[in-house]
Formats: sequence, C-alpha cells, structure tokens
Amino acid sequence: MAAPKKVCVIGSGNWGSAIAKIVGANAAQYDQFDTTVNMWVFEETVNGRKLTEIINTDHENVKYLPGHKLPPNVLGVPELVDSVKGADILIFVVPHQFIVRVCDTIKDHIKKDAVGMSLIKGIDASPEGLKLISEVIRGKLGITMAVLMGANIANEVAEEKFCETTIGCKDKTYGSMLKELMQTTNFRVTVVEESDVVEICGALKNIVAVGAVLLHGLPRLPLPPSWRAAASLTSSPPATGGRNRKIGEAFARTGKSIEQLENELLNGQKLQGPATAMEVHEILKQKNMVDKFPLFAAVYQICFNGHPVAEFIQCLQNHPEHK
Ligand SMILES: NC(=O)C1=CN([C@@H]2O[C@H](COP(=O)(O)OP(=O)(O)OC[C@H]3O[C@@H](n4cnc5c(N)ncnc54)[C@H](O)[C@@H]3O)[C@@H](O)[C@H]2O)C=CC1
Ligand SMILES: O=C(CO)COP(=O)(O)O
Repeated sequence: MAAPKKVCVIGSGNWGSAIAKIVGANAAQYDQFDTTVNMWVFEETVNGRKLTEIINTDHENVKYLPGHKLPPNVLGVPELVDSVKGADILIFVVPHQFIVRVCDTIKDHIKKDAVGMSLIKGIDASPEGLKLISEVIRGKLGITMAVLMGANIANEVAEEKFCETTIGCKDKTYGSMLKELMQTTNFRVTVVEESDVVEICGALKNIVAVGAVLLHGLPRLPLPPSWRAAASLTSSPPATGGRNRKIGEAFARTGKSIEQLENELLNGQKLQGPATAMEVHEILKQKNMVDKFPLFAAVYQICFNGHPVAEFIQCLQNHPEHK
C-alpha cells in the first residue's frame, strides 16, 4: 500500500481553522492520509500565551475561530518551513495579500511532487495583467494545483451547518483524493475539471457580496423589497454573517474608511471584497473595460474614492446592458 499522504494546512485564520477541523477529522479517519496534520500558524501572543501553544494544548484557535475545538491531531507549527516539510498535500488558506511571501519562503523546502489546493479568494493584479492565485502558486512552486471555493462562511462550516463547496481539479485522480480529504456529512463537495472558472467566480463573488450589502444599506431609495432580496440572493453568505457584510454595513452607516473598520471590527481577520474590487479595477483600467462592469466599478469608487453609497443605484441604472 502507498505511504499515507501527509497534509499541511498553510494558514490558521478563520477559514484556515475551520478547514483544519475538517481535514484533521478526515485524516484521522482515512488510511490514505497520515494522521498528523500540520497547520502553519502565523505566531502571535494572545492573552499572554503563544497562539501555537494554545492551539496545541487547548485545541482551539481562540483568536480566529473561538468556540470550536480542533482535532488533537492538528498540530500548530509556527515555522512555515518546518510545517511544509514532507507534506504531500499543501492546502493554501492565507489572505491573498500574503501568498507571494509564503511561496517564496517554502519554495526550496517542499516535495517536488506535492499537490496544492488553494482556498484563497482573490486575484493577483500587476502591470502584466490578471493572474489567478493558483497560477501564482504554480508559477512560484512548480506543483500541480487544485482549488476549493464555495459560498462558505467559516463559522457556519465549523458549526457543521449544511454547506456545499466545489473543488476545481483538472486531474481526476487528485480530485477524488482531495474530495475524501475535505468532504463530511454536512460539507458536501462537488469536483469539476474547470478549475479556473471555479476560482475566478470565488474571487469575484466577494465584490458582488460587498455590492449587495451596500444596497441593503441604502435606507431611503425607492427599492422594493424584492430587489433587495434579489441582490442578496446573488451572494447569500453576506446575508448570513460574513465579514464583507459586517464591514459593508458599518461602512455605509459610519463613513469610516474600509481600513479603519477592518482594524476596529475584525480582530486581525482580513477583508477580501474591497481589496479584490481594487485589483479588478486595475485590470479593467489596463484593458479599457471599466465601463463594461459598472457594478465592480461602483464598489471600487464607493469603497476607495469617496463616492456616496447612494451612487450605487445610478451605476446600475446606467448599466450598458440597459442602453
Ligand atoms: N473566513 C471565511 O469565511 C472564508 C474565507 N475564505 C478565504 O480564505 C482565505 C483565508 O482567510 P481566513 O482563513 O478567513 O483568514 P483571516 O482573515 O481570518 O485571518 C487572517 C490570517 O492572516 C494571518 N496573518 C496576519 N498577518 C500575516 C502575515 N504578515 N503573513 C501571513 N499571515 C498573516 C493571521 O495570523 C490570520 O491567520 C482568504 O482568501 C478568504 O477569502 C474563503 C471562504 C470562506
Ligand atoms: O469567501 C467568503 C465567503 O464565501 C468569505 O466571506 P467573508 O469574507 O464575507 O466572511
């Protein structure tokens, strides 16, 4: 029998911890995986103790996923290079702004035939154009990559509420292995080959989520309830407690900057929707296509350029599809 596959979860934020809960339980249950799952923890001190010590002693990430026990076979590792040594499966789940540094740090320390799976929502925008995060990782590390994306809220998944998600994986053998690693009774996984589509939808959904929340925050516009409902249906997670919702509502209410609200309200967690709106805006500008995507443009202008939230509706009224 083949040696059990060793898994490393790179990241231990809100989603990283919820995923480690699942992966730890499945690795303990299925023979094809090594029971011990490493989880890279960006070390910090919480209530006078190291976060890794808390995780490895109390089996709870009290800062990023309080109230949920992690399986005891999930081992918090503070050194990134140590955490990935010998791993056959690398699960990338850090906020997207940190991924380049993570890859540069591990590139000479991973197995050459490791397979990676990115759970990171976002894109990489540079003067050369748009890159998917999985492409960035593949480019830096030269490994086979899959992605996992869904309308998933970490706390709901950790509470074992019924949720579904999609793995995008071009290689079917890896696809079924990754499904076994991720699926539980209440976290249902579909595997498809169109990995790039899964990934870009996952990233763009966070901009739509912010837009939907901003619309909800417009108290006096003559929008019928059905319109607001339709907006939230395009992205149900913000309607049920995501960070894009929390910050979007506070932004519309207080007028404070996104950065300030992130610092004040998220306790170290990172917001992805507005940052993705900024990156997508860069790409659309490069390609002279801003006018074709008024919703993305409006989210960007409102979040970063001081445009009033009430302008949102005009951008939709002037959508090129209606001209
Ligand atoms: N939270 C959620 O419900 C979901 C999140 N995602 C995606 O998962 C990815 C990771 O998000 P979360 O786990 O929620 O993270 P998070 O936003 O909860 O946590 C921030 C994490 O970044 C770490 N960090 C802070 N400074 C750092 C640095 N300089 N270098 C490296 N790490 C640093 C913190 O220690 C913490 O682990 C994001 O791309 C997000 O879009 C996807 C689905 C659901
Ligand atoms: O990607 C996500 C949900 O699918 C993360 O949502 P929030 O960042 O709004 O919590």
